[in-house]
Amino acid sequence: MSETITVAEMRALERRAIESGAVTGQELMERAGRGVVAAMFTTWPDLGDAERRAVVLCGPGNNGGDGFVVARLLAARGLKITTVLCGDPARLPPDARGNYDALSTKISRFDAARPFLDPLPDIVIDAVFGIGLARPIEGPLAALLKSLSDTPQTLRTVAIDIPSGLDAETGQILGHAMPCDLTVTFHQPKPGHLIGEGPAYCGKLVVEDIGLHPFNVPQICPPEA
Ligand SMILES: NC(=O)C1=CN([C@@H]2O[C@H](COP(=O)(O)OP(=O)(O)OC[C@H]3O[C@@H](n4cnc5c(N)ncnc54)[C@H](O)[C@@H]3O)[C@@H](O)[C@H]2O)[C@@H](O)CC1
Ligand SMILES: [K+]
Repeated sequence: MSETITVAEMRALERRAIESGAVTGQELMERAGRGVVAAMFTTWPDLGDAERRAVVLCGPGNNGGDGFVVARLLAARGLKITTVLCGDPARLPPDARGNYDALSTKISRFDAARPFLDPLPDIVIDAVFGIGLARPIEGPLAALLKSLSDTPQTLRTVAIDIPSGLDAETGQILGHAMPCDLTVTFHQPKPGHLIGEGPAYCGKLVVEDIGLHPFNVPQICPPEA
């Protein structure tokens, strides 16, 4: 497993790549979504069988944006998709908003009634929070993650970038998190994938390359003024 990269280093790397003009945030998000879908089909080749149903839970940030990309790509491969936005569309960051708008299928708004889990789908994709988790998850979202943690083993669970509620630096759970069968992260693992509760909650960890390696140059600190 390649060495880890901190959240701050990952954000700086993405920023360098985007500022170089070589890639846009939108393209990085598309590559992330493609990587998640590829890892899902490698893990479960039967996903392409008829009548597979997936629920994609999308949060208010760019992790949710990855979720919209995954929802679109899975629908194109014949899965029956229910996409749920746990947040306000008007507050989505630009890259995520672009993919929200591009998603032709209906997007449900999250409410505690959770009609989308009855009947239980074949797979749930957790795109609620990624490396932007800033505080313990509380309220209806925590209740949702908890109820998903109590579902029968038959339900397949996938985390985009990191299981929501797992701190990407410390591997501690902030509030609640859903243990996942598969976690697909980007470029390099974050420390929280490998320490604390990380291994137990991530399940099988796949690291997808989204084309950032050329920008992974150590930053020479400017000489002390
Ligand atoms: N261009 C990019 O920046 C890329 C970002 N990517 C994805 O973007 C993610 C990072 O996106 P963001 O920085 O938007 O962060 P997140 O999408 O992880 O979440 C940030 C949002 O969640 C809210 N939030 C944080 N903790 C909360 C809590 N406990 N309760 C309620 N709301 C909470 C924040 O206010 C913010 O609106 C990555 O994990 C990855 O999945 C990838 O698509 C790669 C490219
Ligand atoms: K997530």
